[in-house]
Amino acid sequence: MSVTISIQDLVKKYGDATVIPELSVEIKKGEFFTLLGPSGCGKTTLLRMIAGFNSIEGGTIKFNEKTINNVEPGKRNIGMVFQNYAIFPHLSVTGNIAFGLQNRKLAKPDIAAKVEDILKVVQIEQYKDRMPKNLSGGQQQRVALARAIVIRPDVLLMDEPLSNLDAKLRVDMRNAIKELQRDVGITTVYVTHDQEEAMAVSDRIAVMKSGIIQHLGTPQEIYQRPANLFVATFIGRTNVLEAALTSNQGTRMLRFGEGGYQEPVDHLSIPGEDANKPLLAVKVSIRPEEFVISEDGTGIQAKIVHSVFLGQMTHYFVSLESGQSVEITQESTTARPLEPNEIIRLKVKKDKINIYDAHGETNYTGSGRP
Ligand SMILES: Nc1ncnc2c1ncn2[C@@H]1O[C@H](COP(=O)(O)OP(=O)(O)OP(=O)(O)O)[C@@H](O)[C@H]1O
Repeated sequence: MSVTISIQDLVKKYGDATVIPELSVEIKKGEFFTLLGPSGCGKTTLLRMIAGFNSIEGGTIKFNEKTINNVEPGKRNIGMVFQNYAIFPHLSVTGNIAFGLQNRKLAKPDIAAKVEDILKVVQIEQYKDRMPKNLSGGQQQRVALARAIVIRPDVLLMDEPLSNLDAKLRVDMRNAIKELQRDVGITTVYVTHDQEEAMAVSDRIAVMKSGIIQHLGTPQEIYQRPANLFVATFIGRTNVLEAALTSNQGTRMLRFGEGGYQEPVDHLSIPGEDANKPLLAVKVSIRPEEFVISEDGTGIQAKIVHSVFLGQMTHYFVSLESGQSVEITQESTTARPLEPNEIIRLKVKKDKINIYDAHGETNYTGSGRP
């Protein structure tokens, strides 16, 4: 059975240091939920609190209606997968997977049937009699995964399970994990600092900084409408430009530089906007693909520094008039790529870019703040 995890006002302290201040979130039944953030933001700490390996200094964690703050880890019915596999070196693949079932005192034929089933699900049937030392990293991680889910846990917790694998295997394994999770439907909490991995596997992502959820949303929401500038720069690549919002005969304009390129922007929502103060400094997050090379001689002036041809797309590194370096991507064409020192003009895809207050804390373009 899969459960809803309700976390309310959760506090974690190590001595006097508060690592998680009053965090609240509800993880839905059957959801693939990812904690994503830079090193030290508290992802593992939160995961360990759900597992029962860390003390709780305030608030509650519930599995469905049941508060589990004081339930021992062994009684929470969770499966866990870590980055270092943690499978038993002295047991075969079958022995490793059967271990949890034997502990639960299931009958032998029952254990054999369940192990057989799960070996198929994670696609390691042919290695069932091998010892761990004779398996590759990816195969060992499949054993760890099988061992975690064979007990039919209510919750599956995974902490950077792919970080010891090489790049290709990471992609293969993340697809396998996602497929498996979808099939078995266990509420899953996944920790990673790899934003691409998070986007590929998650139903929803909580982006954390300093123990605080900065943005909670689907991969698409987080990429397209990041709640603040931290999230915008942490997820994917982006360029941050200074600009101003001005008013031109009742139309709100986004203007880059004094007397420079401007675009009408009528889709913004600006809390506490002061109509008497028509000029507002903003920060604009523009992803490389949100620039358009202008054909009509208007736009922000820029000089090509160098280009990288990547097949379908070409990356250009350009220098703006202000001296700022900016990265843009354009679909490759059969025409020659732009050469270093060529002068171009850039416009922005105004419905896609994100416009923030001067501190980068509020997204005027709309956001999915928790
Ligand atoms: N046992 C501990 N005692 C004191 N401080 C700790 C302890 N464990 C973690 N911390 C601190 O708590 C903060 C959060 O650590 P945590 O391991 O949860 O971060 P993380 O986001 O998982 O980072 P990483 O991606 O590097 O694993 C860090 O500042 C860390 O130094």
